[in-house]
Amino acid sequence: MTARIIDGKAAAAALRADVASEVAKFRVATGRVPGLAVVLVGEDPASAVYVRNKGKATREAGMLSFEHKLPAEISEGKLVDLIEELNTDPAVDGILVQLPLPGHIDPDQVLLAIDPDKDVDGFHPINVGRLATGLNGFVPCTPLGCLKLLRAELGDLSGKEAVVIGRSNIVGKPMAQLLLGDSCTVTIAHSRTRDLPEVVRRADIVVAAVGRPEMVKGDWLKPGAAVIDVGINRIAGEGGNSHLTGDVDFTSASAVAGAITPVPGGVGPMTIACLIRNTLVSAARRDSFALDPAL
Ligand SMILES: Nc1nc(=O)c2c([nH]1)NC[C@@H]1CN(c3ccc(C(=O)N[C@@H](CCC(=O)O)C(=O)O)cc3)C=[N+]21
Ligand SMILES: [Mg+2]
Repeated sequence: MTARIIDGKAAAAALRADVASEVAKFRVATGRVPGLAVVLVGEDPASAVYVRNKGKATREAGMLSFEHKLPAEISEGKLVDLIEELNTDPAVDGILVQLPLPGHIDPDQVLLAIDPDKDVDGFHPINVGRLATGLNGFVPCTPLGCLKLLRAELGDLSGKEAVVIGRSNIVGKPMAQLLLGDSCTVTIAHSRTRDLPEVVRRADIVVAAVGRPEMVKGDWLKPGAAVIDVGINRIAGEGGNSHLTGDVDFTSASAVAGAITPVPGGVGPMTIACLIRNTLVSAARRDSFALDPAL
């Protein structure tokens, strides 16, 4: 078998176009423009690229992007002060603090400072609790993007065996909650799981989010399984070059899977599309604007 390649770039472009058309309606109905504030602390070059791409996507959807670049030495208190300003700024619908933060800043304290109703990353404990209990909140962008790709590929997920590899707060745990919400039978596997290949072999859906380059092999998969590769591992090559690889060994996996996301061009672009989607959702809630529920 040769797997269907799930084109995350195309899916993300389609979602971004849907967001842009809803933004246009929102602007007419409310007379205002949704806004996303992105806070970047320090000079990490990879983070700077992500933040630039988020700003570009925000503007392309017809929304305002407020970018706050702060020096790496900024104190936790000063960062919290900025967040509190953004919480009360009526032009700001979404707040994202780019992670990771410098070591002297406690990310938990920073996330707690964000108004949960502007927390478009869905990392605030209030939104974690809302997701776990089925209340409306914000769902983290990467797992939301994965869910959208899976629904588009498979249709109804009800009753499917899903194995999520990785238990991070950002991907693994919310991914498991979302799959449970779609009535999958969900297993969360991690570094202490015994006989991981055997656990993965029962899955109709595999989501790999461990940060270990090419760990998941084709002979771990049930033939026809849908494989979502969340890994973004930058591998240094010769002459200062580098390339990206996922957590799945694409060559062997694509010979067994039914469908698989590539890296790059899979989950990554959907993460950004879901961020602007969440920002529009926030603006719509704040102004009681009825959004297309399919978004
Ligand atoms: N508060 C916060 N929220 C985040 O959502 C967040 C964050 N911090 N910190 C860093 C991670 C990483 N992340 C990515 C977004 C897009 C791509 C993406 O578009 N990737 C492209 C390739 C990009 C490249 O070439 O490097 C792709 O997979 O095709 C990747 C990774 C969001 N993150
Ligand atoms: Mg994880």
